[in-house]
Amino acid sequence: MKITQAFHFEAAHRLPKVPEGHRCANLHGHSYRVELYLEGPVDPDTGFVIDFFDIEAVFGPLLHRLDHHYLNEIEGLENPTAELIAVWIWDRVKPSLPQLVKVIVYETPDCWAEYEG
Ligand SMILES: Nc1nc2c(c(=O)[nH]1)N=C([C@H](O)[C@H](O)COP(=O)(O)OP(=O)(O)OP(=O)(O)O)CN2
Ligand SMILES: [Zn+2]
Repeated sequence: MKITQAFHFEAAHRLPKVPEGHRCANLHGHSYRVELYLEGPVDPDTGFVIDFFDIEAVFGPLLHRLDHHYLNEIEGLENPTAELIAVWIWDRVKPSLPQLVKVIVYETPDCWAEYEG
């Protein structure tokens, strides 16, 4: 069984490694959406793969570090592309939620990065 939980955060960033003249080198912000995909058997007692509240308990502190922050100042996010934010989230969630199979980070509704470890 597959389950997904989505989260949102607002954050500022700039991309330090883009070529000269690229507009994303300038400080700007996004309304990010994060989707955490988990997969596993349904527990016959609870009916859950895992309680959504338990996912929230793991991701909540990370969300708190991201929301309304300047991403470039967060350790490990010095180059905060959607791809590297997805890896950053994966590395911090997977140890606590081994059922995690995919992280998607949407920078905008039209642009996103998917990471499966
Ligand atoms: N592969 C990637 N390419 C780009 C990334 C990224 O994370 N991975 N990021 C950016 C910038 O963050 C840029 O801000 C994204 O710009 P854009 O998609 O144009 O979003 P806007 O909010 O500026 O949308 P507009 O409606 O076009 O103004 C660039 N590339
Ligand atoms: Zn951006």
